Amino acid sequence: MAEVQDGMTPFEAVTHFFHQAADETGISDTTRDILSGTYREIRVQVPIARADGSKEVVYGYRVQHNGARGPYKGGVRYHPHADIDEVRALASLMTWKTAILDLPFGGAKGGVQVDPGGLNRPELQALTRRYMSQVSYIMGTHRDIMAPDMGTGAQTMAWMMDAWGQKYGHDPAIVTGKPVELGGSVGRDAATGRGCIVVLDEAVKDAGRHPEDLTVAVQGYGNVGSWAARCAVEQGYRVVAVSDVGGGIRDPRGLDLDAVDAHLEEAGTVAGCPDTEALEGGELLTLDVDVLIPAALGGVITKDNVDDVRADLIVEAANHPVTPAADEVLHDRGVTVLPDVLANAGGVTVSYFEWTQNIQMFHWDLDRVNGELRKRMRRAYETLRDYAAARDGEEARIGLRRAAFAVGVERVARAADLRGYL
Ligand SMILES: NC(=O)C1=CN([C@@H]2O[C@H](COP(=O)(O)OP(=O)(O)OC[C@H]3O[C@@H](n4cnc5c(N)ncnc54)[C@H](O)[C@@H]3O)[C@@H](O)[C@H]2O)C=CC1
Ligand SMILES: O=C(O)CCC(=O)C(=O)O
Repeated sequence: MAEVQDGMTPFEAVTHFFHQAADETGISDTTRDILSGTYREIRVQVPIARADGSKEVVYGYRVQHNGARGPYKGGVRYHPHADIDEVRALASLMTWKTAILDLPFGGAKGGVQVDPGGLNRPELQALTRRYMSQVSYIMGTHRDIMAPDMGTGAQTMAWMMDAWGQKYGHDPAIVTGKPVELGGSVGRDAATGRGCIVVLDEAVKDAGRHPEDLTVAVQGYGNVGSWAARCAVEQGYRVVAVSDVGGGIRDPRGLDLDAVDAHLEEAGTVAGCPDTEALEGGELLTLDVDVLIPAALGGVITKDNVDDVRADLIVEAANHPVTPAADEVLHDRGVTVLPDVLANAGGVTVSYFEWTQNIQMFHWDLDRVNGELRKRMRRAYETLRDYAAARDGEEARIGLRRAAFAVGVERVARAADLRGYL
């Protein structure tokens, strides 16, 4: 089940941020009602035939939050906590994220409530095909497009694309984040982590600081966390700690990421990487570092541990890693939080590039993908920074999260209005 943190479920937490920011805008009560709910939700039974002959049924979801700005877009998560509330929260975040990046998409998310680590490859393939087939009635290249999230990846998207093709005819644009050999975009695998570091660089520059002087800790060393760490090192930051579900490691001199990757490949976890110190449980979040990058689950910084967080820059690579109660504490302390709807939007931005490449049957090279990604991430950061600066009073700063949701809400409300949705 999705976890309740600081008295709120994930969807309640995201909706709290929505209402807080909606107060900044002049939207009507009816628009507020519409945008705080979801357009369509489906729950499907997904039977799994296990290799040992047993049978199991798990549940899958697809939630379409808002489609005013274009086709629904968002990843699919395989995780035991991916219930309807969690998926609603993630779908809502996608609506604001695509609007903030000015992508022609709405917001959606999928989830299957399962531990993918407990399934072998044929079982995962069968589960993926069945899930895609069950939700396919509401999917479509110009209706709703899947992508990877936690517990899923390029291989999952390849199976989804194939399952869709068998039913409706081949169409690579039905999913993004596919293997490059099947029409995926170069640079999509790194895009979310790379985008995090692009906006971090901008915030660091605005603060008159320099990457070479800053230490970084990354929680979660999967697709997003490992690329964020790698791109941070490329930009001159010192990555001193990383962790995954198996444990954490630290080296104050800066981790050798090639050695970490080699150990991960062999051991299946970063924990125990030679020549590093071991970290206990949630210790990584409270290390004495300059930059903290949560890149795993939501709700990891709460009112119970926020007073121990020492970083003064937080990059939300994960979706909703900070609860509203903890966010308020960080805001009052003057900690800069680069919110999820900005920081991790590099993934969906390159998904947009992949979708357009598929529709045009034309491939971009990596320089073009990364150049366009940087341009869009910087533009979004500057928009939010300037929005916040224009509204900061002597007593109160609104902060980047409130600015981000306000900009997103204004754009979505305007599109809904222009369409005559009401
Ligand atoms: N994949 C993408 O393009 C995007 C992902 N995100 C968000 O980024 C986060 C990570 O997603 P991915 O990297 O795709 O997932 P992934 O499945 O590739 O990696 C997840 C990582 O988190 C680790 N992890 C899980 N529980 C943990 C715990 N309790 N403590 C420490 N580490 C833990 C796992 O061991 C793994 O290293 C999620 O919140 C996701 O919603 C956001 C935007 C796009
Ligand atoms: O690439 C995409 O379409 C969606 C990525 C995603 O699920 C997210 O940004 O949380």
